[in-house]
Amino acid sequence: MNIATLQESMYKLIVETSTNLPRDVRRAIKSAKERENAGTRSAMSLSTITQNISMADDKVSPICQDTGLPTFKIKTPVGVNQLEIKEAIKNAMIQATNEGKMRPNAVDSLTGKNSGDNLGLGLPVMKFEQWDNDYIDVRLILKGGGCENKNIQYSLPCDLEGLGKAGRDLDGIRKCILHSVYQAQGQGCSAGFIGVGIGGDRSSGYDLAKEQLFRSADDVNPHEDLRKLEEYIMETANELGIGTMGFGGETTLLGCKIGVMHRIPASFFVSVAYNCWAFRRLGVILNPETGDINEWLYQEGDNIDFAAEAEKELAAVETAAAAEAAPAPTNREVVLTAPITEEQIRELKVGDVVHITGMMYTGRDAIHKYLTDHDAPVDLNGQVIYHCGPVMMKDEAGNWHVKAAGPTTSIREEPYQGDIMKKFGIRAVIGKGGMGPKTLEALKEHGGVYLNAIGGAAQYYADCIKSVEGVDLMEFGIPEAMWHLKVEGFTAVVTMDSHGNSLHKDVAQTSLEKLGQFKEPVFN
Ligand SMILES: O=C(O)C[C@H](O)C(=O)O
Ligand code: SF4
Repeated sequence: MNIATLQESMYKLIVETSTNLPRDVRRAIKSAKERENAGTRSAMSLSTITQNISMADDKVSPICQDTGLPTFKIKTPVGVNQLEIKEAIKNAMIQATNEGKMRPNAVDSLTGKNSGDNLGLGLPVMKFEQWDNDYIDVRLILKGGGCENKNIQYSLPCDLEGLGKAGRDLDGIRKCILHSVYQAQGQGCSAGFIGVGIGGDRSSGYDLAKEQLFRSADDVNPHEDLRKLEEYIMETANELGIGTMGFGGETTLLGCKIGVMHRIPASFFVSVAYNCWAFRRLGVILNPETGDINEWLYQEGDNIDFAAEAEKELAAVETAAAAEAAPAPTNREVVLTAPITEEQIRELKVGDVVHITGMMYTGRDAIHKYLTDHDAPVDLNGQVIYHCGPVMMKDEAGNWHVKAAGPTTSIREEPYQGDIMKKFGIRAVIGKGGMGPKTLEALKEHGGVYLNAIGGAAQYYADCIKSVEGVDLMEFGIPEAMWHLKVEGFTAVVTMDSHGNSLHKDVAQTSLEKLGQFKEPVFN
């Protein structure tokens, strides 16, 4: 095989997967968008998401800043040198990272050091298999951390919140799968896709679940019971009302694929792999002689160009507006510039749309831990913290540029957030998925607000960042450093206010009530 050609093919696969959402995923998002009622938070979030997908297309930049844990599945004919393929993938990964198509995402689990090039112990994951065909099949999934953290494994029998007893049968399995969607809420950037593995042991069960994510979103399960179950889950999960980003809405689940394997008598696992809407997985067929790409996979059906769709929508809205008066905006819109006063914060209520102009500072896991027992590198009084680990590139003059910068899951900072806000006088935090009771209490006491940005909309937010004014704590690595960002019109929704209101708390409660409606047996 020609090593240079092979490497180029792997580079193309990585870049395409990170920047160009597959056709089947686009179609699922489009139909979700059509189901939402105009003007709702979910509909607006889906518009941001589709705009983001188009921007990633145009700029050939990461759809989401979390380019995930790269997992390659490779099938080769007998006689192909797998070591060469490994080497080509590693080199292609370094190149894609250097060019800002991948975020440096490989972190030493013991020291916390980021390797900087996406290589590390066990990374990228590469799983080889031999087969009878005379071509090479390489598939790649870039599954981000926020949705990975929402994977869940059930051991039957068990008792499930809202659903009661789940036994060792098809109906017990049904309950586990429904529960898995409920427990993810908006934190894994809903609406999501789930891959389910029934049976196996703890590790093969999860492998089977992840394997389902390689199925095309609109295939039909050949196993009749599983086909029915997939169909039932799609209908029922979408009645939970969790909606895009957990804002409430008609679509909570975009796809459900279920696989089964045997188990041993004592174990009965149901494993669920949750994938966010930014479902990045592609594949190629390679010529084993040359290493060239012969064919791209997942290319069936229409390809949705969301930019063209947006133009059509705009034209329709303009015609409608001409025919009848345009509907009045339902949400209050507020412009904020840091430093923000307590008085300004106290005026904000859940549902308000906030546009931020001026400075904000990124801070995620490492920074929050650091700030508990250190001084802040900058004066954070009245400032805005953004839970974000961006993709950054340095130009030849030494200036940093933002390549992708959406929010990360905020709940991880729950143990620290309230104390840090009070200690430094921070007035607003921006993230996604919401935070818990400790933060809600601190917002009330101190006069703070939680703003929800749209998870995965990394290009959309990168566009609002006008300059990088500085960076601190680079020793934590690019995603974890504190970046000083100057923004213009950075839009987010108040989902937790200083009066004790939390949209996340409300949606969790109403979705639990709805989950309870599916308690009665369906499949026995
Ligand atoms: O690491 C990130 O930037 C985001 C992560 O995928 C998340 O969803 O929290
Ligand atoms: S931020 Fe959201 S869209 Fe991006 S990888 Fe995490 S879960 Fe997926």
